[in-house]
Amino acid sequence: MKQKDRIKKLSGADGFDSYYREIYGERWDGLKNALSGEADHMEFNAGGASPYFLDSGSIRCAVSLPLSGAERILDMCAAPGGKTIVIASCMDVGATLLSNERSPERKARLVRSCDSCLPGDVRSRVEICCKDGAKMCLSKENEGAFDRILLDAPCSSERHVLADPKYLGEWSPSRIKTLAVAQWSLLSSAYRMLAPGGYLLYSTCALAAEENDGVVSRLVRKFPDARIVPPAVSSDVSGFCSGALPDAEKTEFGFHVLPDAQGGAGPLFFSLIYKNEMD
Ligand SMILES: C[S@@+](CC[C@H](N)C(=O)[O-])C[C@H]1O[C@@H](n2cnc3c(N)ncnc32)[C@H](O)[C@@H]1O
Repeated sequence: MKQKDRIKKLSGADGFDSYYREIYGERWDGLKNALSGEADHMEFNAGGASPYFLDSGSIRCAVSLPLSGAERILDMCAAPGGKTIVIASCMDVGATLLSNERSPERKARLVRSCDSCLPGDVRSRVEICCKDGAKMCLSKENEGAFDRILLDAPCSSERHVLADPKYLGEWSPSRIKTLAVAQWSLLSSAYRMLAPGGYLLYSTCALAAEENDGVVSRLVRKFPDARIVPPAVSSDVSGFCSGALPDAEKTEFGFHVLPDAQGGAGPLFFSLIYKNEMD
């Protein structure tokens, strides 16, 4: 069969199903069921006027960025703001956070989230900007400027695809390839902005390995000073939310919270990358 026909055959709801069944095998039916069910939303109370509700897998991911000792933190794709709120709540008193979002409409939402959920003393240390993250590394002043970076990249978000018949009907594996290219531009830009001795957390809510391990493996091949390190739960969030955070399964380069095994939490992939200091 010609490549074009094979891709066409793989498109839409049937294509989506066979694509992920090939990756997850017998696990797929349970995983698909869990993705179509309730997410595990947690209330995160940062001490502002309103709490923020987010997937417990997102909290698990954000607390995997080691914040102790960090001074300049970047959240590169930050709207609507869940992980920014977790990071801002956990960062050291002397630290500042730059939260970036490319879309002006979504940036406005990010501003509203921070204004309503963060207490004033924390909010004053969060700056919000509206730039293309893939191009941020081109500014001289950003080169090696951040000692911690979260890149929560735009991704396939299969939970949302499954929830919307229009998206499901339009699904095609070429979308994964297009997203992986965009994710690579963002990740390589993030790495250039990371200071030696700094940590970069790459995350997505995608199931497809091409958008997860695939993008991280490319980074490790391209930059010899990049090292994958096991992410610990680095911040105690028990003062902000109640309930246990979900566990994550090991993948080749990171960890994956999967909803069939974690009471609906996730999907959330994350990988922690350390930039070696120069000799
Ligand atoms: C997965 S969402 C981020 C969710 C957010 N971290 C949170 O926890 O609430 C990805 C975001 O990246 C934004 N985005 C997409 N391409 C971007 C780019 N090139 N530069 C900056 N932001 C981008 C999207 O508009 C979207 O808001």
